[in-house]
Parts: sequence; C-alpha cells; structure tokens
Amino acid sequence: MREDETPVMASARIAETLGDLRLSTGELSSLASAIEQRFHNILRLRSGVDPSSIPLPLEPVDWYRNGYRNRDALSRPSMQIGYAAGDYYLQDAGSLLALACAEADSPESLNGKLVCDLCAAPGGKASAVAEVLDSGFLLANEPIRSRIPALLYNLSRTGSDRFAVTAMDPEKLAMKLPGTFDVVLVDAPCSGQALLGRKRQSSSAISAHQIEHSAARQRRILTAARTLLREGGRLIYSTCTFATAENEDQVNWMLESLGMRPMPAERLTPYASPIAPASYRLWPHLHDCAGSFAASLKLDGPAESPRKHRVAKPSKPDAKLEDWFAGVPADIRFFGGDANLYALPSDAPDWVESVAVQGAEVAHRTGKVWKPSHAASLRRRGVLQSRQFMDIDEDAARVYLSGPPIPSTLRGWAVVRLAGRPLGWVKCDGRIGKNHLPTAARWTASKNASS
Ligand SMILES: C[S@@+](CC[C@H](N)C(=O)[O-])C[C@H]1O[C@@H](n2cnc3c(N)ncnc32)[C@H](O)[C@@H]1O
Repeated sequence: MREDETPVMASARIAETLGDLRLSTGELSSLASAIEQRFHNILRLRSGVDPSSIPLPLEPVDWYRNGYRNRDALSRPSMQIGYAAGDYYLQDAGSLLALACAEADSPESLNGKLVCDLCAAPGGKASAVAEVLDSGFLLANEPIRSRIPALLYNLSRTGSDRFAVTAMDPEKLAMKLPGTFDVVLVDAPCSGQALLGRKRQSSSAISAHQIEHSAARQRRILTAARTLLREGGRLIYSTCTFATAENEDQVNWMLESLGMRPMPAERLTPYASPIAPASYRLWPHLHDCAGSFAASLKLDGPAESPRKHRVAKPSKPDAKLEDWFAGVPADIRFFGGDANLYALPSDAPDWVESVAVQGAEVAHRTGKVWKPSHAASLRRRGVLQSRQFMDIDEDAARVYLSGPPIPSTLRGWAVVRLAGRPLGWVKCDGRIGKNHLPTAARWTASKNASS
C-alpha cells in the first residue's frame, strides 16, 4: 500500500478491479481489515507423513488434504527436525488452491503423467508434483535465471529424480515441445495484490496500468501453455491477485479463444467464483490466507503435433560414481557441463537433454575434484542411492544439522539418516564424519536465535 494510504482506501481501490464481482459494504470492510494481516505459512505434508508425528498444534486446511495450519504463531516450523528431514514444505495456504485443482494431493491422479510447470520458481507447486511422481516426468520452467537455485533446492528436497529444469520464455519452449504434456501449470506472474499485506508488493499492484501489463503477459504465457498440451490435456491457471482482468476474464478468454473447456473440481465448489466456470477464489477475510485464484481447464479439440526428438548421446561421466553409489545402472542417462552432472531415469522423455539446463544433480566439481551433490544424498527413490548410510537419533541429528563433524567408524562417503529419512552427506575417515551439509540447510546460530 502507499505510505499515505489506509487499508480502507486500498481495499476500495482493489474493489474497483473486481469487475462484476461485487463486494457488499460489510465484505469490503472485512477485506480492509484482512489485507494488512500477515498470514503464517502452512505445512504441506509429504504424502504418508502422519500429522501427529509433527510436534506442533496442527489444524487441517479445508481445500487440500495434506495442508495443515500451525496454530502456534510463535513456533518456527522451519527449525523443526521434521522440516530438515523433508516431512513438509512451507507455503501460503492460498497456493494450495492450484495444487487442489491439479489433485496433487491424490498421488494416483498425477502419477505417470508428463507435467510442465511453466512459471515454476521457487518451486512451491513443482515440488508437490515431483513428490508424487513414481513414474512420469516434471519439466519445471523458470525464465528468470536468478530464481533457479531456489527452485532446484526445493525440487531436490523432494528426493525425486523425475524432473528437469528449463529456463526459457514459454513461447520458445512451446515451439520445442508442442502437443507434449498431460498437465500444464501456469502460476502466472501477476500484479500480486494478495502480497500487499506481506509488504512484498507495492501499491502499483492495484494500478490499472500494472493490471493490464500483467494480463497481456498472462495471455502470451497461456497461449504457449495451450500449445504445450496434448489432446485432452489439463491446464491449471493460478494467480495471487484479486483483479478479475487477470483471473476470471482470462478464463473466459481461454474458453472463447484457445479451445479450452472448463473442468470443474467438485470439492472446490465452496470456493467457486460466480463469474467464470471452473474458477475458484480464496479471500484473506474469509479463508485465513493471503488470497488466491485458480482455474481448471481441459484442451477440447486437436492438439499441436508433437515434434520428433533424437535421444541424446549420453555423456560419460568422469566422476567415480561407484565410490558413492550402490550400483550405477548401464541405462542411466547423464547430462550436464564440466562442473555439474545430472542423472535421468532411463524412461525419461527423449527430449529432456535437448531443453534442460539442470536436473537432479548427482555430482559437482570443485577444481579437478568431483564430489557427490547434496541433492543426491536426499534421493528417496530411483537410481543412484548411496552405498553407505549412517543412521543417527534425533539428538545426533540436531548436532549434524548445526554443521560440526560427527563421530563415525565408517570410511568414505555416507548419507546420514534419521528414521530412514536422508539429511545429507558425511565423509568419514574411520573416526569422524566431516559434515557436508550445505550452508543453506544448516541450523546456524543466527537462525536459532530468531526462532
Ligand atoms: C507466481 S510466481 C511462481 C511461483 C511458483 N509457481 C511457486 O509455486 O513457487 C511466477 C513466476 O513466473 C516467473 N515469470 C516471470 N515472467 C515470466 C514469463 N514471461 N513466463 C514464465 N514465467 C515467468 C517469475 O520469475 C516467477 O518465478
């Protein structure tokens, strides 16, 4: 909001962007009180994790099966051992609306599918998809390169090797992979009105100019998304803004101009928008979250013809993978440059190596020396599992997560595990294990001080 603007003034300006969605005076004043609020992130539990195993007062979110609110506002869920062990991801409850449209909380609905997340960083939705793919593949695209490290970090935490990352303009990607995907997610860059309260967006989010600029960009991205879909494929569109020009108007435009049809998500009926089909809204004053929009559509009619791709000649790694991993299957596909090595399951789509810039990292090189990557230590399924594990208890895990070496009688590289969940590497010499947890994953003194 502007410095000189009260929440009442800001909400009145938001109301002007709502088109045919008329708010009553009472709703408007509730919105005014709510938009300044800071909403706490919710926990999106990995499927199979028992909520009662998390030592926080959790309460389920209505619109997503694995979503839980933490009712203790003073606790820090990111400083729990379960977070370090990959039991949950932290995100705004509103972003679960798009995941509910994609049915990412029913693993069987996405499993085996080819999914493209066209605007993927930092990976709040892509990580939910990667988590449930036992077969199939996720292409996570993010054109802003500086946002890719966070995306990769969050994808690695899933323990999956069924993903690759591209950094393309959606139109370029669509030219390379027409008619390819079963599901395309477009969590579009938008004017971001729902971020006003978190001070992550300025008052320009409400300006007509900003809204029109965002809407035009969204139409370009959506046109590319339609090209990427195979026949009968699903498009999930979402934003974190309230303006109808970026939400329902875009849905109605896709129905008229892109050959899409609505695919309502029955369980989201309580959140249905009255002015476009298969479109859903969460509001800060009603749903205890920053607010979001999501729509679920299907390609009705012929898809673009997919292009033929030649399977890339696998690059032969010069890293000594056998030293770290139990068996390296002959059909595994590697790609990467001089300093990073990524691996793909043998059934990954043919086109991956021709578009991907990064993927599930196996090893990286510092100087002349290859080392196993942190991402590979977190691998929960698929090929390339560690040769050695070091199982520790919770007290020892707390020490490991703070960064010092830990005692070990092993020799060589080993993955430290807590109750079967991987935490990271140690390099052991028969006496101690040198801690190879990356700084970003450590519980530093400063993180603890503010917890
Ligand atoms: C709302 S955020 C996506 C959040 C992400 N899906 C998640 O759940 O963590 C929108 C993303 O779109 C990216 N973006 C910006 N311009 C884009 C474009 N022209 N095409 C595709 N993505 C774009 C932004 O860099 C940003 O990462």
